Amino acid sequence: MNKEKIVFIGAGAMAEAVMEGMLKTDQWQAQHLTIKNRSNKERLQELQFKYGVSLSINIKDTIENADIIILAVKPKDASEAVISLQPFIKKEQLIISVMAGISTSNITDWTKKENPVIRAMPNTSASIGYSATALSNGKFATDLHVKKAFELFETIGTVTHVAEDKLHIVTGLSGSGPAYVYYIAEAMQKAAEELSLSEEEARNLISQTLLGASLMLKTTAASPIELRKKVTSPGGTTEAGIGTLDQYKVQDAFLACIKKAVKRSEELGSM
Ligand SMILES: NC(=O)C1=CN([C@@H]2O[C@H](COP(=O)(O)OP(=O)(O)OC[C@H]3O[C@@H](n4cnc5c(N)ncnc54)[C@H](O)[C@@H]3O)[C@@H](O)[C@H]2O)C=CC1
Ligand SMILES: O=C(O)[C@@H]1CCC=N1
Repeated sequence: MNKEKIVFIGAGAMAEAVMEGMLKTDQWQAQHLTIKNRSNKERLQELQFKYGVSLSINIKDTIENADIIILAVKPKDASEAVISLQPFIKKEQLIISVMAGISTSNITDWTKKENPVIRAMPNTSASIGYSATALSNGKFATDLHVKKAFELFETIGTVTHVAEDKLHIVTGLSGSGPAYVYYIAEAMQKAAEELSLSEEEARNLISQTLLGASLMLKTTAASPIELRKKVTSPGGTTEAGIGTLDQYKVQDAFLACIKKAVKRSEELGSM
């Protein structure tokens, strides 16, 4: 059981996904988690009701008492949020940022202290313990801080350490990644319903197909191409279907999509 006091700055979708995933394990307790939003009392009360976490009444006390500060505001709100906390932050406090694009040195520039900063990029599957998180350490973070961040994010999925300059790629790939998969699911669902399967029949078949394919990737050594070839009988249905995807250049579209998302992460960091 972890006893560190954690405060989430920003109580949006990502903070909730991380919090929900943490509280589904027996390693964290709601009494150790506090949330702070810029406004929106209803949202804070909703999260308090759902998870039993505390609300920050006095930001000075909340920050001074925290062991770990998790920054989960939008990149555009990052500087204002950190600068407002700056007077209360102690230099030994671990700061974990899940914000797209924002560098660890941006954060210590705003705290004006040599805080250990870990920049992490989880995804929303954190809420059920299946995030693919990558993280890197800022220059004041030691191996112990990295270990602490690994322990935290390992409770909500897998964790990979990467060099900080690779985090833009991670953001465009696996940070945004669940949305690409939902986009495919959405297209499959539309097709199935247009072809007259019921919504429920389609959803069951699609979700299990995605889960099975994902587990094949995860649990076998076969590459995606090898796995695809096993499904594709010469002259069969898959070949006909994939041929159509190729006509529409869907793989090129994915390359362009991920490159655009990576570029956007870079832009968010330099705004
Ligand atoms: N949604 C996702 O799938 C992922 C999001 N992220 C990152 O997480 C961060 C948050 O994203 P979301 O949760 O999707 O956004 P969101 O818009 O749902 O939540 C952000 C929250 O921050 C609050 N906020 C803004 N300024 C504040 C301040 N000064 N002090 C305290 N709270 C403040 C807002 O009221 C809002 O509730 C972003 O930086 C994003 O790049 C990272 C990985 C995945
Ligand atoms: O769309 C975004 O900017 C955030 C970062 C990764 C996923 N969602």
